Amino acid sequence: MSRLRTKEANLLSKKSSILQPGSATYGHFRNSRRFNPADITEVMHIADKALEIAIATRVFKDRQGITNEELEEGRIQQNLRPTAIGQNCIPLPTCPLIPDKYRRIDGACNNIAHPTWGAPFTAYSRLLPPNYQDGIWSPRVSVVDEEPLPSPRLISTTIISDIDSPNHDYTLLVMQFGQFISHDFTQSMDMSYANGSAISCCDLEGTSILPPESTHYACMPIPLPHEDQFYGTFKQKCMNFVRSALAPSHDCTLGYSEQMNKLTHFLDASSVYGSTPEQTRELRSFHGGTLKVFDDFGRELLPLSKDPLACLTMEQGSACFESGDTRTNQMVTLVVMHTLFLREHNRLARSLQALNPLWTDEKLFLEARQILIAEMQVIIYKEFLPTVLGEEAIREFGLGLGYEKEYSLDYNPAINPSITNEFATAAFRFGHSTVDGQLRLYGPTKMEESIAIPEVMFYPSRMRHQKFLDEILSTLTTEPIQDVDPFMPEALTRYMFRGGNPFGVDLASINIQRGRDHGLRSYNDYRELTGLPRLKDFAEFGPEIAEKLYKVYRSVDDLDLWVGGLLESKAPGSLVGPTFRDIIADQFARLKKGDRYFFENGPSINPGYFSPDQLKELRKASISRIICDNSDGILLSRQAPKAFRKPGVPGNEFSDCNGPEIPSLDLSFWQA
Ligand code: HEM
Ligand SMILES: [Ca+2]
Repeated sequence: MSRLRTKEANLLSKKSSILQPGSATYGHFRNSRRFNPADITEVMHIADKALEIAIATRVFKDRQGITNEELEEGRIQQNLRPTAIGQNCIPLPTCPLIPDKYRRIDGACNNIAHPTWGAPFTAYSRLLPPNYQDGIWSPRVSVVDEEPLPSPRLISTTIISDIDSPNHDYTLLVMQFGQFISHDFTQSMDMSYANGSAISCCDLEGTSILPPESTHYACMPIPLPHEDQFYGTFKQKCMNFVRSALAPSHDCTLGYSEQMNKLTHFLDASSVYGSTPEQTRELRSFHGGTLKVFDDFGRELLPLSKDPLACLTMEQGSACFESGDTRTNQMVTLVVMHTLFLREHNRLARSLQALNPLWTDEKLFLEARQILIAEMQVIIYKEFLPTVLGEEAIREFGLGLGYEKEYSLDYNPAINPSITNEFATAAFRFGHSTVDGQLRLYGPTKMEESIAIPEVMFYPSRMRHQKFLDEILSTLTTEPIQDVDPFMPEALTRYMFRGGNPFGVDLASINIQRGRDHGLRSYNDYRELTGLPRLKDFAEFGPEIAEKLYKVYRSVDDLDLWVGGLLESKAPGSLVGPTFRDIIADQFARLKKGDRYFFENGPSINPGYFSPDQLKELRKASISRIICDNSDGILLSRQAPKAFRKPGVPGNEFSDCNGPEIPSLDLSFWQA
């Protein structure tokens, strides 16, 4: 460890080993990082401790002659707590004897027997043990000869192309809501220097990978092939990639490395409120239970960020926002989602105050938060998941909500709610294929503007135009989503986070590399886990795809999970193939059944249970209602009741926001 530290200190003195603001790859770093020194120190402190445990595991493995298989099977049951290195494990929170009425901001103490489950800065769980070359942290290698796997960029250019493939049954809102909720439950972070500087693994010009003596231990740069038709034009040979921060295992034992989730794993609107009490404090106004806003001539927007590096520019007239999640400014449509839910919180707080004038700021905040979380859970389980997974998966995995006033009996304290690595690092990234590279804005008769999305990445200033929020909401609720397939816009595979540069970074390459960084096994192992026969031949994906796959992969057992998942044909009634479907359904089952505070749980489970009358109201929540209640009402007064589905067709006609088709929740049941 001290050798690593000495080298790190040396690298810090070399300009080429530190990533400089301004490049596209800095945008990628910006994406995973909060520019708050306390936050960085906390993350890197825990990550360092986990790295020490990884090094201890290496020493122990060598001394005791432990095999990779033994590591994979988790057979070293060496409890570290009584040893010196035990201080490196996650400290156990002290939980009150009687559980809190409201879920804690940091998610801890939800499960009495496992109080760290679901808390931020803890490890992802896994569906299958990882595949690391050394059993501990080195990335997976080919099954053919233990040589490195093909370059992610070669896979990306061979398999992924930019073809328009709209799915007219669903709206683009499914994509944007999907990204928004993913920021509630998962954020891994690139490792950084202890002072928060970003690590660079390529030379300053991107024309070569840094030599080993100049390379940080967290580097895993993506080599760009000679013949790359795009990056070749710019003489680029290296795309920066820094490995994710690690976290100690929950059970405090030696073993393979686990990556850290920076957020509360639960569905608790932590993207609105933050995942730590400090973040929440920064976001609250401490008046009437509301959250802080930026009042832009009467329109409530998210509070402005004070961090000069959070967006591309902070010039006069621009805007850059703060919320409970650090990725908010990444896409302007994501800012729109955050704005809707911020406004919803404040709307609820004000309504509750009108009903209960004696309630304190604290009480109003907690009650509004509790209602908002429930609304979000209803929208996810009642509207979003049936769209993405199909009714069959909803039944099979028990994801359906109860009716009217009934409580759920699904809570099971043996279920670990933690986000699985396979879900965060591959399956839920299906969404990257659903992104449209253009945001088309329509006037009353014709399209008025088409915005290329790289123009609005980390540049959300349009939010300040009076009509923009309504315009973009109408785009999101009427434009079709892109289908889940091996197609992605060049906006994501060539130009992501380009800022003012001629080229950006490739999200497809990054997804593939991240899977290897996190030790995900090859696609076939998960296919088998979900009950499908192992793939014997790429021909099963059809001759055209098979030919491409054989060009890059030397064995079917090398195929990366994210790639294999995108290539599958859709499961019945689902937007995704069966492997992704099952990984996603499993995750949402954990988030429902392993969360004591899930809104449907009754008094025997949930100390903050809703009354039967309140439950009945909450179950009316819909994403259309959220839009109706929180848009600016300039252009939007009519809305299709099922906003994730094609609008203007029988059963989903445009309806008046004040009409019965889009029911409102009667908050009078919250009058004390
Ligand atoms: C404009 C749209 C989007 C952009 C620019 C974007 C960009 C990114 C980036 C840069 C990362 C980090 C990659 C890494 O370093 O490993 C990421 C991660 C991720 N994205 Fe997206 N994304 C978009 C939309 C979506 C959608 C629609 C979904 C799901 C429906 C989604 C789900 C995820 C998930 C689950 C992760 C992993 C987060 C983590 O665990 O750190 N993204 N995305
Ligand atoms: Ca959360």
